[in-house]
Amino acid sequence: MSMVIAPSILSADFARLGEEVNTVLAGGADWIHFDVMDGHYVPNLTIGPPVLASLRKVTTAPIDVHLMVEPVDLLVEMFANAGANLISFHPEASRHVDRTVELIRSKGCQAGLVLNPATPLSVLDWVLPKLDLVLLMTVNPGFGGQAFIEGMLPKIAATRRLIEESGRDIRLQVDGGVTVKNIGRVAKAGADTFVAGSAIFGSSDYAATIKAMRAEIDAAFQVAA
Ligand SMILES: O=C(CO)[C@H](O)[C@H](O)COP(=O)(O)O
Repeated sequence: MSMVIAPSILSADFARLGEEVNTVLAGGADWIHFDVMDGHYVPNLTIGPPVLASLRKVTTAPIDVHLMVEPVDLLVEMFANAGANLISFHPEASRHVDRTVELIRSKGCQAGLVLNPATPLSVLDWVLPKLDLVLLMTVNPGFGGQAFIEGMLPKIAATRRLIEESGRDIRLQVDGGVTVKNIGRVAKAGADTFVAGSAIFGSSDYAATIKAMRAEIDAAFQVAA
């Protein structure tokens, strides 16, 4: 599976959002990660469907929407209509996880389930085969710029094993505290899709940071001569 880098616009300059998005895409990003926070499921507020609709006018790149909202279903249709390619949600925020997955798919989007650091992998039981992506949070959701929780590396590896056992084409995305320094270990543990906010938008050269991230991923898989 290809390695995907998805800058989180949470750390972008919102006053110049279209420009920021096009700069990271020109710099080698594959997807745009769109963090939606409601001030209820998480203690922070961000952006909604009209912002996504505006971004959709400036790019055809895949936009993956991470819903940190409760309840979930009302917003799925709005984000699908606004141009989302993939919509992920937290199982704690939906009373009917399977129904929400079906709803996302019925709107023509790919579906992802998000696990907080303390959420057990058992929430994937019975629903994993219907998913296009599992998103493992490596920080507690709500804010950018937090430190990667090292204890999540075995969880990434365990999730990779579950995906392999399922025999399905499911992406394993990791989000929270991903940097040039740790992305190799995150990849080696089993991730194939990397969200990075502050590490990219907080750097002086987005393209150079993305390039350095790809080099670290490649290096992690090099066999020592
Ligand atoms: O979902 C998120 C927070 O809830 C962000 O996507 C995530 O934290 C990325 O930011 P950073 O790379 O700065 O940690």
